[in-house]
Parts: sequence; C-alpha cells; structure tokens
Amino acid sequence: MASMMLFTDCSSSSAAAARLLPFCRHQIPDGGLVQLHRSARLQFGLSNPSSSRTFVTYTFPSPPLVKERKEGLGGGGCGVWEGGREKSISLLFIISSSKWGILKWCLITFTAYIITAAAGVSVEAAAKVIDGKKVAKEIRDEIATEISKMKDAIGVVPGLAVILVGDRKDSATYVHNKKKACESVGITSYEVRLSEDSTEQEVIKHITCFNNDPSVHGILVQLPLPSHMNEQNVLDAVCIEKDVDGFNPLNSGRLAMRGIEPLFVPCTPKGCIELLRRYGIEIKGKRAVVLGRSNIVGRPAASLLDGEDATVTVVHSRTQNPEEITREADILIAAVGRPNMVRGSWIKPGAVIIDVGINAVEDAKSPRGYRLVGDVCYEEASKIASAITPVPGGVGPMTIAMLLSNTLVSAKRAHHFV
Ligand SMILES: Nc1nc2c(c(=O)[nH]1)N[C@@H](CN(C=O)c1ccc(C(=O)N[C@@H](CCC(=O)O)C(=O)O)cc1)CN2
Repeated sequence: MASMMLFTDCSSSSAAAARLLPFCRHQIPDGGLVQLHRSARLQFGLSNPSSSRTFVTYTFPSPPLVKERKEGLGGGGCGVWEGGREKSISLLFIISSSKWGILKWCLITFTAYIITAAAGVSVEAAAKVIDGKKVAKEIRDEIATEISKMKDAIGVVPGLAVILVGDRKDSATYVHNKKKACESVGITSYEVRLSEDSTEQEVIKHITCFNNDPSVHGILVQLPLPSHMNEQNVLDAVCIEKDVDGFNPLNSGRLAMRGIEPLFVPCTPKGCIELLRRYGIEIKGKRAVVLGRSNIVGRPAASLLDGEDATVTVVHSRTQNPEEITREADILIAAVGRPNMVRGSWIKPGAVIIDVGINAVEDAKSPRGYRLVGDVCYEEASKIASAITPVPGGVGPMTIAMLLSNTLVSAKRAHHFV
C-alpha cells in the first residue's frame, strides 16, 4: 500500500510572510480508517488567536477510496476557527485515485499555501503534543512486566518507603498517587506520615530505620518539608543505595561530573529526557536552554542534557536578556514555577518545549476553582514550537513513572538481578 510523507519548508520565520511549518505526516494505512489531519492554520494578521477568526486548511486521504485500497488519494479542506473553537469545516476538493494522485495532492496543497502567502497571511502549525500520560503508562506496563519476571525468578518484589511530613494537600495527593502507582506495578509501598511540628530528628530516625530494612529498596521524603527543618540534613540521611529521588549530594555530585554515573537520577529531569528519547527527538549537538536552577529539576536537567552532548545554557532570575537567550534554544526545559512566563516571542520556531511547571491559577469556571498551567504559555508556544508537553499530562506523570523505574533498578541492583 502506498505510503507518503509530506513536509514543507520551515525556514522562514517572519510573521508577516507565510511561514511554512512541517506538515503533518500523511500515511495511507492499509485499508484502515483514516484520521483527519489538521495540517496548518492560516491566520490573518497578528491578532490574538483566541479572539481571531482563523482559516485552517486540511489535507487528508479520502476514506472511501482508501477502503478500495487505491493509491494516490487525497483531499483538501478549509475550516473556520473563531474564539479558539472550530466553527465549520468545508470540503474543497477530493482527488480521486490515479497514477498521479499523490502528485496532484501535493500540487493542490502547495498551491493553497502559495495563495495564502500571496494574500499576506501567516501560516502556523500546531506543535506535536508530547503525551507524558501515555508514555508514563507504557513505562508502568514495562516495569510491571519486569517486576513479575523478577518475582518469578528470585521471589523478590521491590519496596518503596515514602515519608510525608505536614499537611500540604498537594504533597498528600502526590504521595497518594505514588502509592497507587506502586500498587499498579507490583511494588510494595511503605508510608510514614508525620505531623507538621515533628522534628528533623524524628524524620531522620524513620529514614535510618528504612535504610536498615532489606525489604525497602527505595526511600523518599516528600518535598517540601516544613520550614523549621533543614532539608539538606534530612536528604543526607538517605543512604545512596536507596536514594531513588537522587537528591543525596553524592548522587547529585556524581551526576554533575563527567564520566561518572550516579546511582540514581532525579525523577523529573530523568522523565524530561525520557520523553525526548521516546519521541525520537535528537539532543546531541542541539542548543538547550534550561530555565531555573533548582537542585530538584534545573541543575540535574542541565547536567543530563550536557551528558547527552547538547550545548546547555541555564537561565535564572538574575540572567540578563532571558528572552533573547531562550529564543536560541532548540530544546527548552522550563522549570521556574511561574505561570505562563514563557511567551510565544521567547520561542525559536520549531523548538521542542518541555514544560515542568505545574502552577495553579484561579479559574472560577473550573469545579476546583483553579486550573493547572505550565511555565510556558501553551496557547502561544504550541503555534511556534514543533513539539510541546502539556500541563497537566506532560512531565508530571513521568515523575512518578521514573520513581518506579528507579525503585526497580535499586531492587535489581541489591539482589544482583539482571
Ligand atoms: N521527594 C520529592 N518531592 C517532590 C518531587 C519529587 O520528585 N520528589 N516532585 C514534586 C512533586 N511530585 C512528586 O513528588 C509530582 C508533581 C506532579 C505530578 C503530576 O503527575 N502532576 C499532574 C497534575 C496533578 C494534578 O492534577 O494535581 C500532571 O502534571 O499531569 C506528579 C508528581 C515536588 N516534590
């Protein structure tokens, strides 16, 4: 069966001129159902997309003809978007099957773009969505399979101990989700909950106990800790062999060094790299910018990107011209905790955006009274980037998947199981 990939040039970035970003890939499947692809958005002027009227072109193989297993099928259409919603779609043409079908399809589609360009409109494409929820599920399935093999072979299942101090609702939710994720893959979880006014010594006492328990292969202390505690003292107490969060300074130090491997890599940055890997996004030789320099995300993310041979710049609160530097990034990891800080104008056309921020913003329309947004203005960025993680459903689920992965690695290492 014929299969066709169609790409347009994405070299021009002038907003006034037509910008031809990558077309979606069209593959004529083997007689199966064909999905409609929104190939590009043709937007008049430079007005706010959520309030403007937008024309969208579509190209797609024609389903009835595909069923007949004929080659060279295609079509084109036009849709009208208003206020961020699709209002109508009208079919303009369908190319019937013929020897020259594919060629005709290309010609008509390119002609549509040229007409659009001549009319002085800008052409925008929607970025590919990097689906962290889906990838996290795939990883959990892989982990479950490995755990079941390990149990069958040596009768051992991994164990994860979680310590939660205080009454933060978000922390309680994350701990609950970690426990559920453990159950789903066959990891035994142990939980200690301590009151807000507990002492550092009490927390360390529990850590020591888990350090000495052979059925526990991973220990994590949910962060942030209450402000009266010294976080570093607590994290130092987790023995490096069970430090599945990778926050012990010995693991962080090893990660920062060239040619030396840490025992564990912190879960969120590891999840970012895994998303890039699973989506086939090349890192080597690319310019990467990391926004934020926290010990949990920014610093380890920069080390990991550097380890993958990217050229890395870290942008932080004291950086001059952050926008200009960010605009150089082929790969952008944003981890600053400031809602929608990165606007469309900060992004290089075709860049890959990994948004680590999870920020609650008031939203009277939402049943919770708030909604979650990232550090990147998704609405704007998704029109300029080539791929982007959503919030929620992007990096967040990967954090937990990587925790499960680290716990499995730890158990395998402890029992010399390969
Ligand atoms: N000891 C640690 N503490 C903290 C870590 C960590 O890795 N280790 N990271 C964050 C919190 N965190 C895990 O602990 C975490 C945050 C968010 C998500 C997640 O899946 N988010 C969802 C949205 C969830 C929602 O609706 O509220 C998403 O982004 O889709 C998982 C884990 C700080 N503390």
